[in-house]
Amino acid sequence: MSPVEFKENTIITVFGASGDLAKKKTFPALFGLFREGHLSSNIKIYGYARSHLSIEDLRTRIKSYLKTPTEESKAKVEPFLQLIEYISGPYDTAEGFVKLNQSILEYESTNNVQQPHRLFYLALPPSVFVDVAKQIKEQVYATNGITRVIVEKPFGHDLDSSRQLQEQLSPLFKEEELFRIDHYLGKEMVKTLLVLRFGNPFLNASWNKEHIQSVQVSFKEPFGTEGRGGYFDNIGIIRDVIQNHLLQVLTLLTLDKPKSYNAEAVRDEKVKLLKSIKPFKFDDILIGQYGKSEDGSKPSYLDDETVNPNSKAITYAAIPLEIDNDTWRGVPIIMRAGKALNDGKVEVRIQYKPVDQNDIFADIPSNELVIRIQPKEAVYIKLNSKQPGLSNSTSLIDLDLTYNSRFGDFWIPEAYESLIRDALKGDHSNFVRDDELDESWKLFTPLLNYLESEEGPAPVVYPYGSRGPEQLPQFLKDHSYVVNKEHIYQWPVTKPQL
Ligand SMILES: NC(=O)C1=CN([C@@H]2O[C@H](COP(=O)(O)OP(=O)(O)OC[C@H]3O[C@@H](n4cnc5c(N)ncnc54)[C@H](OP(=O)(O)O)[C@@H]3O)[C@@H](O)[C@H]2O)C=CC1
Ligand SMILES: O=C1O[C@H](COP(=O)(O)O)[C@@H](O)[C@H](O)[C@H]1O
Repeated sequence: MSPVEFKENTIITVFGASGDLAKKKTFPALFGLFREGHLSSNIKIYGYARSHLSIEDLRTRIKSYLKTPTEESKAKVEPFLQLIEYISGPYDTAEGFVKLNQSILEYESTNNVQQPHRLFYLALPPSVFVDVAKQIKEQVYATNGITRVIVEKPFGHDLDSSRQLQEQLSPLFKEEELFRIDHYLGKEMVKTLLVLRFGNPFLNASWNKEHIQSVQVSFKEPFGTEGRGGYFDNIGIIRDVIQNHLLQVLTLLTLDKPKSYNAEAVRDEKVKLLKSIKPFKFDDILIGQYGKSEDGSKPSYLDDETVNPNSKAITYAAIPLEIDNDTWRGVPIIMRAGKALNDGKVEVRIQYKPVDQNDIFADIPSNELVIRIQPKEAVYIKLNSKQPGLSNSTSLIDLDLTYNSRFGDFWIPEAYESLIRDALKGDHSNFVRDDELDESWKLFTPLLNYLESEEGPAPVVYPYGSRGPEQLPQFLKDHSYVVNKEHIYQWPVTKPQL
């Protein structure tokens, strides 16, 4: 039976409404859905936090983050803000939740709601997840309706703490009521991975160890931990981005074909794939921490006053892995992520095996399929072709699907817009299931324990604004990734330079 979609008279409550995530992502995503007609004007949104804010304070905080690409959308800001009410109260005792419940009941009674639909969004630090979850269950759970709870990462710090969190949440909410957000699952290019693979048999036919030489999932950010050092110091780039976002991308990229496109069938295959990843080799990992930029204008990680002055926190990591199944055995795969690099980009690179050296076209570059998740979503395949005109030489060209040239200004929802809409529809496809989470922690916890132990290696220092540790090119080469010399590949080429 398909899940019930929340439409009219839905109640949405954002806990931690005074915070950073709520201001920058949650409320703007709700506005994006409202602006595009995916959120009825007949709903009610509550912001809840401890801070003593007036509703006007909250609206002012949110307003500058709402995106209004057209004149028409500017006119929607005020009606949206009027849907919001603010309630101040503690997280660990009942009084604020009782107030919230009274207000919700009044709204539902005025609107003659028979089956309440309530969505709770926990934009909160994990230290208060369980307190809030208990209060929701005791005070504002829709006993004669449907309750859905969106939880933000981090889902634990390691396998034990993740299981502990799960053990505390599962008596309160059924798995179908919980929506664990990994916002990368809401990104357009991540959502397209299954269609790209299984909707294009010619691509899928080559998506295996017979044809693929190496796979890379890489994340580069051009800024450091500015202002978030205190949070990051205890977390590091592996927990921040790799154990969740990059692993999700990798899983969708490599899973076996699910029985159907249904959420559970897809998540079953994700779990199966995670189980077949071999334990990481501790001595084959590249880790770094950024130092000052070469010109001295940008600070090192340790310059941040909120971090431990002797911190070994990892701001860059390249982690090779191997999938031990018949499709992928032996294919080198790397997940790498870094802060304070020379670029801001997230992409997947699949390099194909070279042309057979006895073939008529030996010495031509290998094919490469690139899926650029951000910025400017694109999929392009590097192909060999004859140089146009009189020449008989080969040249590297591309089949290019760059979204903004192909689809123009078509609305592509942002990750949080897409995921909140999925939660309203009750669609779990793009949320993390409990067993998936468990498998990912099983994989990463031994590595994190090793890296964070006394004998763990010190990260190598790389300059802020660089490509990462200087060992990277050799590291990639050792894992079968070939860097094409720039002069061979021109992209995008409309007029060949002969
Ligand atoms: N910010 C971001 O971009 C991202 C955040 N996240 C995750 O989302 C969640 C919320 O993040 P973010 O908004 O940045 O967090 P904040 O630190 O801004 O916290 C949100 C709100 O929670 C309350 N709060 C903060 N610290 C405590 C505490 N120790 N005890 C009780 N209440 C507290 C505060 O509200 P008040 O005091 O008014 O009650 C605060 O406004 C976190 O789990 C974070 O890891 C995930 C991805 C990105
Ligand atoms: O979860 C996180 O993700 C962001 C990167 O998200 P993006 O959508 O901007 O790519 C990262 O900056 C942050 O450190 C991390 O906590």
